[in-house]
Amino acid sequence: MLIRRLVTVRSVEHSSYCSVASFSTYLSVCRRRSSCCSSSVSCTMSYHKELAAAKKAASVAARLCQKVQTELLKSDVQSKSDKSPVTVADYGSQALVSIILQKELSSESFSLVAEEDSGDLRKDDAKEILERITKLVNDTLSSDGSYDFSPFSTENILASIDSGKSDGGPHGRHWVLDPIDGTKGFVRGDQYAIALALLEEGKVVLGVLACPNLPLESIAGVAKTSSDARVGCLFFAKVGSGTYMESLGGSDPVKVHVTEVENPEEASFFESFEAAHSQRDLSSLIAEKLGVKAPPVRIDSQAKYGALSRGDGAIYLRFPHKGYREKIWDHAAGYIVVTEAGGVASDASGNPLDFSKGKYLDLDTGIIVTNGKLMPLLLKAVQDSINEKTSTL
Ligand SMILES: Nc1ncnc2c1ncn2[C@@H]1O[C@H](COP(=O)(O)OS(=O)(=O)O)[C@@H](OP(=O)(O)O)[C@H]1O
Ligand SMILES: [Mg+2]
Ligand SMILES: [Mg+2]
Ligand SMILES: [Mg+2]
Repeated sequence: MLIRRLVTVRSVEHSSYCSVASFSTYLSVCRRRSSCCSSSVSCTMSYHKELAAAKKAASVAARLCQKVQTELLKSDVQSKSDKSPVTVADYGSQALVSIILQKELSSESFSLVAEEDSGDLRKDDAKEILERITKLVNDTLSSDGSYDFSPFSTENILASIDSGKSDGGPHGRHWVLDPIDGTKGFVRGDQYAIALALLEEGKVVLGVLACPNLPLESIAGVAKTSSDARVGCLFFAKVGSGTYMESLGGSDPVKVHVTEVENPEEASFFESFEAAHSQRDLSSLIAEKLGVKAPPVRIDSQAKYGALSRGDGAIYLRFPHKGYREKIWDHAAGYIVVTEAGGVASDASGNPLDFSKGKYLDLDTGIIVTNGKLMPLLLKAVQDSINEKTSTL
């Protein structure tokens, strides 16, 4: 028997997540308000069923990833043709999300644009790793206990990974999945995210970001997370309904909001942890022009969007090296999480991000994200910095 978990997203007007000290207070405020709240978001908005399915899929996949991360052995890392490390967790997470979405939304046609495919896993030397992934998926589903199912075979797992071969585009519904965003962070034992979004007619209408290693408290000004910090955040957003965060371990959701900082001198900015992923000289020029005083906060993956959505920092700068093409699964979930929290995201020319063009984002130069008040200043600093950098080449 399929047990569907009803996930009620309670409307918690005017509450926002601000600081270390206030998180527990917010949880209790939420509990108090939600118990007397007669109109829940879920009653009035569409995509309720899809959001519940996405939260379920990302949370279960996060459990699989956590298990693998703690047991990570060198032999789990395969080399793909692009030399990026791909672990059993990337494939396992993609298979699980695909299986759970299809179980939860069984009456609907299913289109998934996802990062991984089964090509490498179908090779003769991948038999052992495929068996390991299959066992991981079966064990994770079985310990979750929500579904009655006969164990999946290796062929089932390959098929579920390959159900992510859709190209997306401007028409219809497409799920967009990065089964582990920030694989390098994952392998290092740092930040990563399971990032799942839904596109409808080319627009992102919902997104879920599971960040198993992100502290529940703000990371603003924290150089290193203490070992007893509570970690594991699930961010979720639906178009027109705001952004919420709850603990991956289970808690009432709290509404989050980007920072209201207006003075760039008080702003801090996020960028990729991996130096190879961004032009750091350009980011530091932009920060200098803006008058940002704080050093960059470098964390892996779309956890940056999640942290930004709750005001841990004010700006995200992403300027890949020339020739790199951004993929929609690296931004779709993060984009709606931050924009529904009051953030603004654009390319370096101020154009909105367009998720309707297929697997790739068609961008000018880079991606910038901040609040509405800082965006005009940021955009000017970005354009001046790009011009200056180009003229000195
Ligand atoms: N050269 C280059 N430039 C820019 N971006 C790249 C590049 N190579 C990879 N990627 C993509 O970056 C994704 C990881 O996100 P971040 O760059 O934010 O995090 S990190 O610093 O790599 O940890 C990462 O996502 P995952 O592959 O899902 O980990 C990549 O899609
Ligand atoms: Mg990614
Ligand atoms: Mg990935
Ligand atoms: Mg990758």
